[in-house]
Amino acid sequence: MTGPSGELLERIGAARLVPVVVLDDATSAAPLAEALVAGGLPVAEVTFRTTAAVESIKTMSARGDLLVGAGTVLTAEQVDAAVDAGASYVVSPGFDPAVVRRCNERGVLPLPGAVTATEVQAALAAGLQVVKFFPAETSGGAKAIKALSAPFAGLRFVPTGGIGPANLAEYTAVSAVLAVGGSWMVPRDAIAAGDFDKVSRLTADAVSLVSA
Ligand SMILES: O=C[C@H](O)COP(=O)(O)O
Ligand SMILES: CC(=O)C(=O)O
Repeated sequence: MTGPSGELLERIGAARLVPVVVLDDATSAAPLAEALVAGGLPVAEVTFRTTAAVESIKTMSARGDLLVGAGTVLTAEQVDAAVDAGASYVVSPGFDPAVVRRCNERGVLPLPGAVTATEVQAALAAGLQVVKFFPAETSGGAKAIKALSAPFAGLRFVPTGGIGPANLAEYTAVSAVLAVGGSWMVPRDAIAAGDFDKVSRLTADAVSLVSA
């Protein structure tokens, strides 16, 4: 994939990790961004699971040194809200052609969920080369990604869901895995409690695991 999306995928691939963020208060966005940068991982998927998402994306993307995307995007309207706030990629739990179409219209990278061959073929038909493999652990994990990568040779996956330090290497060992997403680096309760030192530690630990 060439152009902005191709460059974006290269940056996500270079990071190897995508922190999946749930923010209950947009005032946490600035210190969270600092904590991620301090931990060596200037990447964040800010989920549309709370009303703080749009303001948080605005704050984090305004820095200019983070790769900020929106997560849990379920509608074309949410794509617009995410892109208007500064998101450069849009992640969804599943595959919705309307969401992918709107991402293409707005010029941002869609990263929809796909865990079956049928969903993967739908994503390929929509012109995608990378999908989010969600929920990863309960959908067969690294073995399932290996199996899917056989017939879909060029496709890359971003597994997310049930992944942490204990099983991260299972996924990063799979050549078709571009990066791994997860919330373990950015625990919702630690963010809400303002414990951003913990976020920096968890992020740095995760970076060391994928850099080893
Ligand atoms: O992508 C969003 C998932 O809910 C993250 O799953 P996790 O909390 O198991 O990392
Ligand atoms: C689960 C997921 O991919 C999301 O919330 O975007």
